Amino acid sequence: MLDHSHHDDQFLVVRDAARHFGELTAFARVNFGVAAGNCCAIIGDNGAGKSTLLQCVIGADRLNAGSITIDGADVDESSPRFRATVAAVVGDVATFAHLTAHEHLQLVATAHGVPDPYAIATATLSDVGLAGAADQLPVTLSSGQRRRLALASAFVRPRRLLVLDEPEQHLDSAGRSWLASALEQEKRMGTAVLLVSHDSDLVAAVADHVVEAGTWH
Ligand SMILES: Nc1ncnc2c1ncn2[C@@H]1O[C@H](COP(=O)(O)OP(=O)(O)OP(=O)(O)O)[C@@H](O)[C@H]1O
Repeated sequence: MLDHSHHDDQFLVVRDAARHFGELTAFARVNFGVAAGNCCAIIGDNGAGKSTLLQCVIGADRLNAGSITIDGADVDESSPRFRATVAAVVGDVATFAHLTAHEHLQLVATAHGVPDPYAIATATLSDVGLAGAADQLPVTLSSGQRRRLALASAFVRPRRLLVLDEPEQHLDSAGRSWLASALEQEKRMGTAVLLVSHDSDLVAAVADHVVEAGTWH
């Protein structure tokens, strides 16, 4: 595995990270970094520990050894600074049954203190190809449309690190092209992107470096 962690300019730094579940090692001796404006893709087999690592990066799980720092600070999901820095789409994103797609995005934008939540919700729905579904409730969306809404919820937040677990899931080919261009745009804005993906086209299109999960054990 390439080791990028020795650079001082890394926004996200993972050092000697390990996570065990009893006898099972999800990953160990993981070292890498992601600089602002760069995308790191983690690839590897099912069960190789990729999602578990992302959970540790976003503070939903904890390492048994090693460290993860974001902009020089330890992971702390309860700190306002962390909330304003890290936007993640991992696993199934929870939705409120009674809120429309547009209202969901307004809610997220409002929660993060974004100016003009109504306007950013409208613009982002259009960006993700959901303008026509703005007034629909989550239950009436297709799985691909739900995935687009989940991604949109990350794009209405302030963020300097974007963490995505298999964002290509459920997307059609137009959706995957949109995703690749959206991630390119994120990089241009200076966001560091950490991506787990099984889509080699997406990885080839957007990743500046690739971490191979299979080499962790
Ligand atoms: N909470 C947990 N308790 C026990 N074992 C767990 C837990 N979470 C994950 N594991 C185990 O850790 C290993 C890594 O799982 P993980 O979901 O991180 O893999 P992955 O690389 O994301 O796989 P996939 O490509 O299928 O999404 C698996 O063997 C899994 O069973």
